[in-house]
Amino acid sequence: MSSAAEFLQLRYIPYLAAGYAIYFFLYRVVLYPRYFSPLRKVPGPPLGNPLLGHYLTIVKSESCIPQREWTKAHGPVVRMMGPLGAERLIFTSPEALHQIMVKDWIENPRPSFMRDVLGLVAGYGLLTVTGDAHKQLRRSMNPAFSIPNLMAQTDMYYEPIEGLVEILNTQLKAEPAGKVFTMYEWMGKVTLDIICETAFGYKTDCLHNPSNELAVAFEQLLSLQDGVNLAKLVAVISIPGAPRLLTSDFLFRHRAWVGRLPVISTLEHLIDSLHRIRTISRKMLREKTEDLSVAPEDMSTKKDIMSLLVRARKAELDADPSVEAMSDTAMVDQVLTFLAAGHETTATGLSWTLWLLANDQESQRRLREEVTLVYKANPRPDYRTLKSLQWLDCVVNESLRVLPPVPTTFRMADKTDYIEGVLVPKGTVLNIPIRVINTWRQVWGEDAEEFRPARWLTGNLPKAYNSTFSNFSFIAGPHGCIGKTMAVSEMKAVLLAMIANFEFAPAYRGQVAHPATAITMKPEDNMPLRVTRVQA
Ligand code: HEM
Repeated sequence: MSSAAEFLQLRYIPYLAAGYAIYFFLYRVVLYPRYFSPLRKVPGPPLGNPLLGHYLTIVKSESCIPQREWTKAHGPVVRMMGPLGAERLIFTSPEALHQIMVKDWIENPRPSFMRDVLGLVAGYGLLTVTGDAHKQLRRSMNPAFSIPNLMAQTDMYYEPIEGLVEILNTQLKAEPAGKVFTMYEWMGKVTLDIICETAFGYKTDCLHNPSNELAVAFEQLLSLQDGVNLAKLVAVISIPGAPRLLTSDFLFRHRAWVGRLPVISTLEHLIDSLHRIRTISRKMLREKTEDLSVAPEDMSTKKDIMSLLVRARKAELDADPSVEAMSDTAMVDQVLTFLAAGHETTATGLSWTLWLLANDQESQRRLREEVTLVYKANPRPDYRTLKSLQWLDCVVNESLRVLPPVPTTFRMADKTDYIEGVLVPKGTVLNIPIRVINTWRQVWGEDAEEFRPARWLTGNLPKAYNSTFSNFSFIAGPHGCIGKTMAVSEMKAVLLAMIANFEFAPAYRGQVAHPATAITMKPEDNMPLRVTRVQA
């Protein structure tokens, strides 16, 4: 080809690019969703801003409130719009949830933006793999979450819990009228101490040592959690290679540059905290592996998740040295997943439970009556005792129902298929709004959004209640939360000690809840509550 012809072709590139941009905007963004999409007849709110759809409404509102309004107005399947004409479907009925999350879970994996965000902050582990790789990984993790192992772990909760009781008691000694504590911070510290011990067998004691490296790194990471930062992060990691770059040593060394960039300067703190968390996790893994080589009999008494994984890997290699066992990096990722997935969720659940009890003094009084006798007999009740307390169970179920720590999740249709009578094209993002599902009026009645623990008492559950799909806080199916039983048991152990020792009330008149719109629905104001000592 002559150089003149080449020149002519190059000249057209900007025109072609501009033509494609105009086509894309006019057809994909404006015309397609309005006139051609097979989803155009699915009910939903007006399409909104063509560039951003309902994106801004969602990130700027309290988590799941727009979705709740839309499903109230349009029914259990709703079409909404993402940015640039991307259609999304909201599904809420048990039939649809069964198909998406249980029956066809492999055809409806987590979308890549969600896997990238979770992989970045919580490690490339159970939260990011799917299909056969997930089945295999989950099989190797299940023993760590078996009931016998959880029973053996329960005692590990109590040192941090007793530390917290002691700290609050000390600070309240000279305060007969009580004092305001930001309870989310304290719940974050106690659950971090507990998960570090149960996941790594590592004592952080960040309750007494607020400058603990891991605690500081997590605090920094969690302070970045809000809808706007999440939206920026999703945009950045959609650039190919960005997720790996963000955890690289190179970017860590040059993070100050990132801090100087407009709009995404907060990434500097993200890179910093992720690097610190990974470094500490690697150190803990190294110590575990050395432990294993020197004291095998001691290791068999260790019940933390990492010891179990290290032992399982060694057994696998001993049986067949040619086997491809999990690498150290993969192992760190697995444990990082438990640390991230198990710490903040439980802290958020506990904070909202205290908030709900602070606003329902009768339920709080009844809970105190139930737990005080148990606590006085033994301040370290075992797994079975925690499970047997009826009102405590009602309170935890109801709190997780009305204010679920993970308020929403997503899947992506990997093949074109009918879901609840709607032909869903391959590539459509499916939104599963957990908070909306949990407060569905057709199941829970007119007071569905209110905290009423008594609805969980035997015989009180509504006729339409479905034990798998009506309270969806831990979702269901092969990706259902592996830590569900552990989280519930841990929440009960913390609440029992809190309610037996302290009374909780709102911090000030007219206080309202501020649930954040992020991966977890943490209280944006860190949940100030007035705490007083229970009179003996
Ligand atoms: C109240 C506390 C908790 C809540 C509300 C919660 C909620 C959830 C939800 C909704 C999912 C599904 C996410 C999705 O696929 O979209 C999930 C998955 C997961 N959770 Fe939890 N979680 C809690 C505590 C824990 C704890 C304590 C651990 C571990 C120590 C844990 C570990 C995990 C893991 C590893 C997954 C991924 C499971 C898989 O895909 O196989 N979670 N959790």
